[in-house]
Amino acid sequence: MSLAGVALSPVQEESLNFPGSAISRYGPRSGDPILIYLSVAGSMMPMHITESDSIASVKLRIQSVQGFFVKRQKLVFGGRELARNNSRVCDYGVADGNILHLVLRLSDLQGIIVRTACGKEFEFQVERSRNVGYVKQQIAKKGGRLLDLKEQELVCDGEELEDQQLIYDFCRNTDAVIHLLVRKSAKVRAKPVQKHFEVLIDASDMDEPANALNDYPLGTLLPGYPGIKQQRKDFLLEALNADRDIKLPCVLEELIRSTGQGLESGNDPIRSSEGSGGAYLMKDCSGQKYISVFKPIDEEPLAVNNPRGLPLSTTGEGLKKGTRVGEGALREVAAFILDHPRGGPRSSNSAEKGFSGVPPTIIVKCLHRGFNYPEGYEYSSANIKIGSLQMFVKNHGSCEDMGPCTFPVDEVHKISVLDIRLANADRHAGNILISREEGEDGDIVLTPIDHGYCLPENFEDCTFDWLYWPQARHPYSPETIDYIKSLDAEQDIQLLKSHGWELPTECACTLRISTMLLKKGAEKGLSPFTIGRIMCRVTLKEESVIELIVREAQEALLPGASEASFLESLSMVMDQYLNGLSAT
Ligand SMILES: Nc1ncnc2c1ncn2[C@@H]1O[C@H](COP(=O)(O)OP(=O)(O)OP(=O)(O)O)[C@@H](O)[C@H]1O
Repeated sequence: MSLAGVALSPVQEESLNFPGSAISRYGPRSGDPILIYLSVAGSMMPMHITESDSIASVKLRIQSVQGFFVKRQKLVFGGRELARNNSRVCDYGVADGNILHLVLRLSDLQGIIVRTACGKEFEFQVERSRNVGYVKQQIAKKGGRLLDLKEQELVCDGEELEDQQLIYDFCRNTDAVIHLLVRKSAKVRAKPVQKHFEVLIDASDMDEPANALNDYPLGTLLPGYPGIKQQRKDFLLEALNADRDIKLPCVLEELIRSTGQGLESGNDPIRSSEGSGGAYLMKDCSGQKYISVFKPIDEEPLAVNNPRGLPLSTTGEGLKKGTRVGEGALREVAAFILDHPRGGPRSSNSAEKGFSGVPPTIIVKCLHRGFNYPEGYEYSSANIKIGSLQMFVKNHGSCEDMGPCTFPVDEVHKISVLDIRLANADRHAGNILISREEGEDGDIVLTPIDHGYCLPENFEDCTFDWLYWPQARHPYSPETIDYIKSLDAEQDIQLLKSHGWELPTECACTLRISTMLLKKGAEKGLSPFTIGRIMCRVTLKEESVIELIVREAQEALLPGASEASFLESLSMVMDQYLNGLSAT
């Protein structure tokens, strides 16, 4: 029986509560049993494992005991994410008595199925931070005049749901789906069906026009209805551009303006329940639409005001090797700046869509009581937060929620180009959003987000989830190869400098090396899989091919050799390695 199998069995789990018994009952397990503690949402849970258990098996055990799905777990120890599922806990230095931090990435979206009495079904995704009133509006919208807001009375688990109640409050299971069975009367009953809910709604008179006020979610400023919500000025939001003479591209100016209007209208930021740092969803002035995402640097993982309970970094290093706590916003913006459109780098006042589709991103200063202030909030300059503000992309979830087979090849390829080039250390499927072009039946569009761990100082933590998707085995198209040919690392370094970020030497070196690898690989007709694999370690301890190539190039140099000599040496060693590979 595999360790994973052992982990999933409740009987065996029981035995694990008594040190030593797991070994005697189930035969020898390599590695000594150890007792670790899981810190999650302020509580501490003891857990017996062996030091040679894989990260995957520990996560499976957490799933079986605590019910948190594996894909929603993020484990952190010693300031590092235990990201490699096939590595052993001891590879990460976890030992008896250690505390592991468990961050749960709950989905912001909840699937809801509405079923009418005549069997008609509507399906939609709703943000879990929305309230019941909003769900009713969605039902009314989908059902046209069939379902009037006033007639909808929702009851769940025997209790009537108030309009103000949040989806979170009555739907705690992240993967649960709410079924609404609609009937023609005002009475509604609901009963749990396994992990789903079945809600019966009886609605009588269907022909009443919708109540105008109910067309707006709670908390919306309604210009025509004074007194519902007062306008406020107790917030601040402005661009933090290095050079005030440079005019911001219109799209970024508009992003800041509309986000500011949303705050001014009293629509507070909503903290995303996904992600390991503070990420706030910002609404427009109607309160109906998310418009941007603000990620303050002091709320990054391991930063001083992290809202997910992660400890402070002791060394200043971020969750991924070769990154620094507090530099996430710079990296987010760098990814947008370097995501050149097909025609080459944007002019300073353009925000044309980039080849890989990184949403427009800018660094801003923002002050609002809705952010995380563990010491308490007051409206003062000391509480101003700096962070990245990124355009919100309407989506149907992330690539984590869906198998990769339906993703168009070019969509996967555009992400691979970005990740290889920027040596992204955090490309998990949850960081790629899925949308559809023009309506429900349009082509799938993938949008890369969360670039706070790109351009690291070294390649140690590079991981690309797309590596094992079938599209990664296809060679790049001639158009993509042309785009790759146009890339120029030196130009990119200068471009970032002109935007105020002088890349640290090591990060600039990473960009030069990875750009060189991408260009050479594409020229040789290699697939994203073959190129990407060169950059990723197979196990935690075993160096990746690119790390070996870099070392060999360095060893061939005389002490004190210049950067140019290093790049020359690197180019030769890389060629030697790539010549040994067959195309794709
Ligand atoms: N541009 C965007 N458009 C739409 N939703 C977004 C955007 N950026 C972030 N989000 C949402 O916010 C969530 C948290 O953001 P993000 O993943 O960037 O945070 P994080 O703390 O850096 O996460 P991670 O733990 O993956 O490193 C995402 O999972 C996504 O649901």
